[in-house]
Amino acid sequence: DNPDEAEGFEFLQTYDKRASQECYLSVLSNWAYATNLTEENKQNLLERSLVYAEFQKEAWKNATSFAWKQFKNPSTRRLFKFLSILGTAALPTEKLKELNEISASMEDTYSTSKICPYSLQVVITDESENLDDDKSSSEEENCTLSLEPDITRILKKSQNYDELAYVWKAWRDSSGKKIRKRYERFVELSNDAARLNGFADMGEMWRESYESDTFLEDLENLWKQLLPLYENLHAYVRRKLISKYGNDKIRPDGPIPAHLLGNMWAQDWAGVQEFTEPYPGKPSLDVTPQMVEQNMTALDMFNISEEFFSSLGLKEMPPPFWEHSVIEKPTDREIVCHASAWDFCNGKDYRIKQCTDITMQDLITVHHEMGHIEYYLQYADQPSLFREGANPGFHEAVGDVLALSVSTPKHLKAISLLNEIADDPEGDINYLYSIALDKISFLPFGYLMDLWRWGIFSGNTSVEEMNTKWWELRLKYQGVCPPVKRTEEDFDPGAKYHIPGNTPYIRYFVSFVIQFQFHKALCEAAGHEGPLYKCDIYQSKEAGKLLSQVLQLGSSKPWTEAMKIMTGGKTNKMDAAPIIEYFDPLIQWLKEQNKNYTLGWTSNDPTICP
Ligand SMILES: O=C(CCC(O)(O)[C@H](Cc1ccccc1)NC(=O)c1ccccc1)N[C@@H](Cc1c[nH]c2ccccc12)C(=O)O
Ligand SMILES: [Zn+2]
Repeated sequence: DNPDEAEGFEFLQTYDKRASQECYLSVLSNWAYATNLTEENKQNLLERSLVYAEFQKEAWKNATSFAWKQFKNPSTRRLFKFLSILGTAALPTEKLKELNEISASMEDTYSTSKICPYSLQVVITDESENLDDDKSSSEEENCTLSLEPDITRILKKSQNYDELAYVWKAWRDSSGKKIRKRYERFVELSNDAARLNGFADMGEMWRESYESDTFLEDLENLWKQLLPLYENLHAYVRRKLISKYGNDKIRPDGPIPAHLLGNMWAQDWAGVQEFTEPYPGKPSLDVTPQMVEQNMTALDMFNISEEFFSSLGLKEMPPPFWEHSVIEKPTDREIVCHASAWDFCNGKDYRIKQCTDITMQDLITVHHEMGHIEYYLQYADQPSLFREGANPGFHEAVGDVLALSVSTPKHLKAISLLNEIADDPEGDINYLYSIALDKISFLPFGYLMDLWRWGIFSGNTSVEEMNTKWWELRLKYQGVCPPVKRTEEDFDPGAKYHIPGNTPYIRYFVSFVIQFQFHKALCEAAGHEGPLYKCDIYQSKEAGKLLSQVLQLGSSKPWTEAMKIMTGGKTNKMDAAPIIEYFDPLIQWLKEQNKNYTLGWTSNDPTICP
């Protein structure tokens, strides 16, 4: 074969060693900042990022000097294909510096945002009535509520309409509103980088990861199939909320006020399970009280999760993981609390950073994060350019697949987090309902986040109408509305981590669909018989073997091939049939409950609840 290819292969070997070293240094400085948000750590990160960009630019120049498209070896060709996309390092140094500076500062603003307690809010209002305008300094001192765990707990626990509306608005004033101008500049610089890489805009560059020219229509088709499930859940929950908050607050054919769903972004509705579940009086499926009663610690939660992975014959967490991970919110410094899983590119050092709260929801998140680490461990022997998910949705799905088994009443009982199981049709409906509040409620949010962002990057949405467009999409797809009037002074997308964090989001919509394809395939491998929602793959070495076969590939093959392996040749596509099969008993029950009621919602002003 042509000498170029042999040289190209040599080049890749040298590149791989250097890339792992440079990656280690870059990730380490990123970690130092994320786990201690000081000015010094920010400057170190910004400097290290420029060094890393220089290395990438050098490698890109060398790689593009090869005629790699003619290479015969598919793997070598694929490695060069990945190397040929330089990313933001293609920007001239000054612009890259500005982009990284804006990025670090938006992350800082979001992660250190605090709000005042509602009680204090009421006091302040009283004081202003008697025109006493010198607010005592104590007010500022008490405004120390963070998103995690304080505000998250309030949104789950409070059922006071006005307190929830206050917290909902205060968070947006202190996070999103503050970064609007920076985000507008961030979009310009991101698009400059995308165009330097030959893409029309950054949205197109992000979608490249799915290696599919039918990706957008595939997503639309999935949403069309899943909309009936969502509409039925929405109609039922709306009715329950009307009976709780009154029909002067929520219209029977209108959107649901976004602050009443137990989550800051109404992205999952687990927070309202207690008072909306179909058959009250059954043993609660939210095992948070048992976790607290057993004095469970964050470390216990991580050990429970690791034990599930090893029960399948998958890899355990290596010693550096337990040594360096940050699994509890520190009390002496500011950190980025939003959970994440880190690969330090040296085949040894892997870490999770999570401000773990002792709740069932956080036990699920622990599995989610550990799923990322398991994927890292499984593809560790691949070349560095193949040490990615088959597509980003695959990376998000790993932990969630195991969590589907962990959440079953049977499994929760096995790990003595549940003392009794309601093993009857009503108990099953309650269980499916609790999983639907996590998974079905999430689908429109998982879809609209990047519909909005792709619109901004492409210019279809102008910067003057960013917030209006956001609430149009929130109404159209989610059927929720803002309890407080929104204007273009606000920037509500910026109140969700992934916007200042610049993390693509469609990966989660993809994950929530394919994780049920994976669950179905692994349950079959485990020899499960009976309904899919009752399956627990715990201790199945056959399921672990199949999962490992797929994860080891990393991104060395297109994700369609990985999907074919996972499903035993059944399909190479994203398929909504397994998620629909999983929830079928609940959907039939909801349709029955909703048969005399309106499905769907209308509103003539997306910027305020009707
Ligand atoms: O953001 C997360 C979990 C955090 C993460 O593990 O996905 C993390 C996000 C992140 C990406 C990049 C930098 C910093 C944080 N992603 C990773 O750690 C990660 C690891 C390997 C590859 C790619 C990403 N979940 C999303 C989606 C979601 C909502 N509810 C859920 C329940 C279970 C699982 C996911 C979700 C959210 O909270 O809105
Ligand atoms: Zn994730």
